[in-house]
Parts: sequence; structure tokens; C-alpha cells
Amino acid sequence: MKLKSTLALNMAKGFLVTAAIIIGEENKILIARRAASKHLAGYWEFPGGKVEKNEKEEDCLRRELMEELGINVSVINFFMLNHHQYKEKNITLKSYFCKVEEPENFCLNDHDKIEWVKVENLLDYQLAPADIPIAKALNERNSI
Ligand SMILES: Nc1nc2c([nH]c(=O)n2[C@@H]2O[C@H](COP(=O)(O)OP(=O)(O)OP(=O)(O)O)[C@@H](O)[C@H]2O)c(=O)[nH]1
Repeated sequence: MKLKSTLALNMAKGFLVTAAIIIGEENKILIARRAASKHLAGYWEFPGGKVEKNEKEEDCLRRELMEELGINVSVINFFMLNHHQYKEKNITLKSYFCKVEEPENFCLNDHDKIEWVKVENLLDYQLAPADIPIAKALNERNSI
């Protein structure tokens, strides 16, 4: 049984995923809660998604943010890369600082809630496990 679950872990699928750290007024950061029926339903995340074949990461962010939240973002710069192994999948998560272009009309297609949160309060939310290192790294910076 143990060997079987170890094998399952090693064979878990791997995905490259982008995450947008969107900075808004008062330097608050946008987080979104994954809707029911999704992987990690109820967890908060930095919006983004899986990079498609031959897609640039910046293009993936712009596409996902438009699909998921109906917003136009511009990508400012890369922040960090981290790997996380879930039971059913491995992800390489690449986060980028982004900014929302006007007008900010959010619609929630994949999430059931969004919030603008101060960096020091990010860890008060039930973040997707892969996002905790990002929240910690943001907290360790002097400014965002
Ligand atoms: N977008 C995003 N996904 C994250 C974050 N943290 C994290 O663990 N993930 C995981 O990375 C994967 C991202 O894929 P997604 O958002 O495109 O995928 P999804 O679950 O909607 O799946 P689908 O493509 O089958 O519809 C999900 O399994 C999600 O749980 C994050 O901060 N942002």
C-alpha cells in the first residue's frame, strides 16, 4: 500500500502555473477564492493558471486574468518560482507582479470571492499550500 502511494506520487502530473500578484490601492494585493468543485476549492490563491503549449508566461497571465476575472492586466516583473507537490499533481508556480488596467470591472467566473489584502494579512487567509512561500516572501520584502 505504501509503495503504491509512493508510486502514485512520483507519477503525478506536472504543470507550469502562473500566478499574478496584483497590486492595487494602498499596496493591497488581490487574492481570489477557488470556487466549489475546483481543485483546492475554498482555498485562496493569486489568480492565474496553467501555461499552455507554446504560450509565453506573460500571455498566459493576461489570458487567464481575462478568462477568470474579466480584467486586463499588464505584467510588471517576475517575482519568484516555487515547486509544490500535491497528492494528485506537481506544480511549478511562477509569480509575477501585475497591475490592473482601467476600467476595473471584475466578474467572477472561476472564483466565488475576491479580496484586496494587505501583505501582512495574507497569511491570515487559507491560502493554497503552494502560495504560502509567496506570501512569506512578500512579507520579507521591505516594500512591494
Ligand atoms: N492559478 C493559480 N493556481 C494555483 C495557485 N496555487 C496553486 O496551488 N494552484 C494550483 O495550480 C493549478 C492551476 O491550474 P488552473 O487554475 O489553471 O486549473 P484548474 O484547477 O482550473 O484546472 P483546469 O485547467 O483543469 O480547469 C490548480 O491545480 C491550482 O489548485 C495560484 O496561486 N494560482
